Amino acid sequence: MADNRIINSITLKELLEKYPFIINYFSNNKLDIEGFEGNTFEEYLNHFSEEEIEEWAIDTKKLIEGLSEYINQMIEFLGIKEEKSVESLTILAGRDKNGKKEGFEEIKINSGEIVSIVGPTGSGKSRLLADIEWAAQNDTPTGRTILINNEILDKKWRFSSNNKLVAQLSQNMNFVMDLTVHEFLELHAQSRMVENEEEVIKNIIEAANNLAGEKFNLGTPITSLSGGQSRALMIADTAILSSSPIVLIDEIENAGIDRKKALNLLVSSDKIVLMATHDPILALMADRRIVIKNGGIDKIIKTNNEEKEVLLKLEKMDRTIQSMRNSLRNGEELNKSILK
Ligand SMILES: Nc1ncnc2c1ncn2[C@@H]1O[C@H](COP(=O)(O)OP(=O)(O)OP(=O)(O)O)[C@@H](O)[C@H]1O
Repeated sequence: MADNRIINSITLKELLEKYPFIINYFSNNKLDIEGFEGNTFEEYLNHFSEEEIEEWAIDTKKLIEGLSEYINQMIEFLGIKEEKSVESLTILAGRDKNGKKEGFEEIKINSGEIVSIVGPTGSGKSRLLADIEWAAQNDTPTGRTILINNEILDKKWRFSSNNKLVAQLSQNMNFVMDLTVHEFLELHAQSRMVENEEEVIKNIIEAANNLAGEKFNLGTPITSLSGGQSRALMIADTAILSSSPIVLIDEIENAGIDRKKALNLLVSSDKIVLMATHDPILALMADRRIVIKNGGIDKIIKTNNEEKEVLLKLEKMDRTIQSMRNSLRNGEELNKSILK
């Protein structure tokens, strides 16, 4: 429920995105907030001069309380269910491919945490992501159970397509639709009922182009995007448009996009991110990594300080490789000086 704390801590723009109906409250109270979208409601109210406050009998405290009450009443009236917030995700142990119990009791992942999943090809990394996506309840081949906020997810949540708890970026992206990038994003924005559609679409394309090598534009047909470009578009789309609190990523390394930027974009909000990867940089960028062996979770390792130092070195090496890649792409010849 909206209380004064929320109202005072987020900007008017965010508030309007969350509760579009409050525009009526502003007009009923003759408050013109234009130009103050980046401020909080309190900041907006405080901008009035003493004369204005007197002339229009502005009572800041009353207006803030009034807004809070208005939001709560409207939520009740409209029957809106506020998005369930996810504070934690817990994996309860199942079995490996031989039916042996996994080497842990439970793993708890809190919001804002990034966890990588490592293990040989075919060991069961994608299976673990699928268990989470499906919110397994001892009903998948691994026998694992997934808890959200320490509880088993009720059926309503589990099988409802609107209440998307999980956003999945999968290995295969088959676009069969005959749409331009703009049409695709527009459809998606409409299905999420965002208010400022064009602005959101512009932000997504900008973020996607920031990740991909060769720029594309809104008029480009989805089907003519390269693998890396469509991956970049999906990542930007998930980060900006999806409100899912849990993001599952299956391999972003092969797409030729800037992995670090992609990850930063995805974790900028308070999401839980799990990513299966064979890439040492991505594996070490996580706070913890789950090691999978023969279908079971073998252990969980916390990324230690020495590894964080290794990561810095690896990133430097990666930049060298990246610049070689760019030179080769641009038809240049390499020389040994780049290795120094
Ligand atoms: N605990 C388990 N019990 C039974 N089958 C399992 C278990 N874990 C994984 N599998 C099965 O093993 C197969 C390979 O697993 P998966 O595709 O998850 O591997 P992966 O680690 O993602 O491989 P890659 O690195 O090649 O993407 C799948 O068919 C999966 O369903």
